[in-house]
Amino acid sequence: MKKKIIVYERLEKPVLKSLQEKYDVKFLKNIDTQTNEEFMNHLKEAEGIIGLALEVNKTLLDNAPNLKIVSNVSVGYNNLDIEELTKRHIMATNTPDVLTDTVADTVFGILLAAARRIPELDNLVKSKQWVEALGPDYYGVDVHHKTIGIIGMGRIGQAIAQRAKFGFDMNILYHSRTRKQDAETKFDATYCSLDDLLSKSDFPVLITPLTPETRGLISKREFQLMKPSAIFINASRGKTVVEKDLIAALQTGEIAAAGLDVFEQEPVSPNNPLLEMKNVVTLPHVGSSTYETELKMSELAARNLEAGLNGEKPPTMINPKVWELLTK
Ligand SMILES: NC(=O)C1=CN([C@@H]2O[C@H](COP(=O)(O)OP(=O)(O)OC[C@H]3O[C@@H](n4cnc5c(N)ncnc54)[C@H](O)[C@@H]3O)[C@@H](O)[C@H]2O)C=CC1
Ligand SMILES: O=C(O)C(=O)CO
Repeated sequence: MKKKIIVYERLEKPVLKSLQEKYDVKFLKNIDTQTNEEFMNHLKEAEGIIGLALEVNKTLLDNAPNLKIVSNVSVGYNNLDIEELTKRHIMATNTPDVLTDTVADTVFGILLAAARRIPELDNLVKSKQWVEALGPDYYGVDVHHKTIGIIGMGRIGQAIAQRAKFGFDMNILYHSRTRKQDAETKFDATYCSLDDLLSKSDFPVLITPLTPETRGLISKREFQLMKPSAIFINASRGKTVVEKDLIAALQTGEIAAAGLDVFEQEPVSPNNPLLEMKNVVTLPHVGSSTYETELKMSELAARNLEAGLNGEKPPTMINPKVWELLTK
């Protein structure tokens, strides 16, 4: 008999098809996982779950007695209760590395768009206001040779630093949990406190995971520390920022502009004041969304899932301790 698995929301088609050939797959999207009966029924028998941003908590796990592995199709795993999964000897995996360069490209995309006011100018040209768009009212600011401040100098943070250094000859400040000597040497990056970074950067860029420590990391006080000319970029998770404080900082001119790929609530509420601001560039959480990278993420997530179900060690485990416990 084929093993039962749940595919939740996004998985690239060829990968889904290949899993459907080998497993008894229930594919679900746009459902309320707290109440959906079909989901609950499949959960009881499922040995694996693969998908994007499914909230895997104690309640869900109480209803999933046969679960062996949860394979996230993302590198961020703030949607998973890792402690609870580990306690129950359930493997958890994510998709690091394969998306790093793409997300760094996206960060530079929104940074350049905000600094050079690309969406605003695009709108003017398309609404036949070419002449009005010329002149100082619509000048942007330079990116090259300015100071970028990277908060979270991990895989993606370093790919951003590489672009900043070798593409734009920028001065690089960074703040992270630990110092990264490698990055300091390679990119001429300078480690500093979060406060120093915020007060000295032209472009503070947030790219940490969402954890209890980073939840609300950037709020009123932090915006007050930023330069009035600062363009703030967030590609981490919406909840690393207190969004009402970001809105206030933009409204009062405490900072100049923002580029946002992530929001406190996703999809973003149509009433969110950020959507009305010309100095805010928005994306619908598509940092890694290119054909090439989404496919690589799906493939890696499927490799993780299949390894776990076949009793092999998944390549990119979040909780390797479970593997040790299972093979002891
Ligand atoms: N917008 C999007 O589509 C995407 C967003 N992401 C977000 O980016 C995050 C980072 O991904 P990677 O670079 O691959 O992870 P990583 O684990 O390689 O790097 C994270 C870095 O953040 C640092 N960090 C953690 N807590 C911190 C704190 N309290 N203060 C300062 N620094 C702290 C860590 O030391 C580490 O250097 C993901 O967890 C995810 O939330 C990732 C991919 C796509
Ligand atoms: O990988 C992640 O963490 C994302 O946000 C989506 O790619």
